[in-house]
Amino acid sequence: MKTKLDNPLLSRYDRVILASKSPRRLDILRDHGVEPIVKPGNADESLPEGISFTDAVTMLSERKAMAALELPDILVFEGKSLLIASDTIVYKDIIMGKPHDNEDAFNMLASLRNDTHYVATGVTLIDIIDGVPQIDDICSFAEVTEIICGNYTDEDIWSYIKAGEPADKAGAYAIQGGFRKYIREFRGDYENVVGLPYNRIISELNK
Ligand SMILES: Cc1cn([C@H]2C[C@H](O)[C@@H](COP(=O)(O)OP(=O)(O)OP(=O)(O)O)O2)c(=O)[nH]c1=O
Repeated sequence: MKTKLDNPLLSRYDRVILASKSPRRLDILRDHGVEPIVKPGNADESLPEGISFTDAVTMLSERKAMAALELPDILVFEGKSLLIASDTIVYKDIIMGKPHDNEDAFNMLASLRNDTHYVATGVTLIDIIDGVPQIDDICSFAEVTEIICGNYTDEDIWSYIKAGEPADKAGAYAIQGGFRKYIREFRGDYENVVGLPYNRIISELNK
């Protein structure tokens, strides 16, 4: 029988706080046996001109973590908590977040066709001990997965958009959903594409 001690997060922390409203991130933690408390903050997601895609996701994950620390009651806890915040973007020539509308989604998906692009997820981890965030000990990183898309027609794109999946996904697609059939190959961590590189989080905590 598996116990709390077998889980690298639950053996170290009394609670895990997920600073995200993404159901995918929650599912990934649950798949690994972690039931976090969910506390999304309200972070500014604008980016400075010319920033690299890896710096962008790292910066946004830090902002999301800091915004969550502002939430009422988040620090009211005796024991050790781990706060996890993250941000995912798609990069091919430009940084692609979530599409603003259907036309934006179409342009993103058309630009990814038959070519290689990158998905980066930035993660910020903050220990909170007896209500005190260990700000001098923050861990932030970006994990990158390479994706090679196959061919698809404009009609394929429109029917995918009409099915409703692109709206809340970076790059306007979900590898875990209907877009999987258009992905020829990926190199790197799959969960990173879905929004949370769990294995990298564990290896960073082990350092
Ligand atoms: C590329 C890709 C992204 N995504 C999702 C993961 C993220 O939820 C979303 C990118 O948006 P984010 O801004 O990273 O996150 P979010 O707004 O969903 O949640 P929060 O800011 O509260 O943490 O795209 C997939 O689900 N599948 C994919 O294949």
